[in-house]
Amino acid sequence: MTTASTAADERIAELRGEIDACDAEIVRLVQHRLAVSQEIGELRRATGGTRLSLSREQQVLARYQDALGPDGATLGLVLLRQGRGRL
Ligand SMILES: C=C(O[C@@H]1C=C(C(=O)O)C=C[C@H]1O)C(=O)O
Repeated sequence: MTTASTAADERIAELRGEIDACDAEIVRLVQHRLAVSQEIGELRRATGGTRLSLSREQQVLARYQDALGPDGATLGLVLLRQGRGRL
């Protein structure tokens, strides 16, 4: 193996460690988001409100789309779906 490829391999291993840390943080945030979303849903239901707020969902999706483009909107939809459970 050349010195250059050894250095590249070491850097890749280091960067993969960063990706692993990002993924762990993303999972933690998704779980936290779900718990918050469910608590809001319970509060709304307990006070006679609707289970979902479509206007709020549009705001959330627009934020993901603005920040990340079409894939952001897809990501936002996945997160919203996770909080909805069975409809
Ligand atoms: C969490 C809420 O309830 C639901 C879940 C949402 C979400 O996960 O972002 C958004 C709107 C609602 O359909 C809310 O109204 O904010």
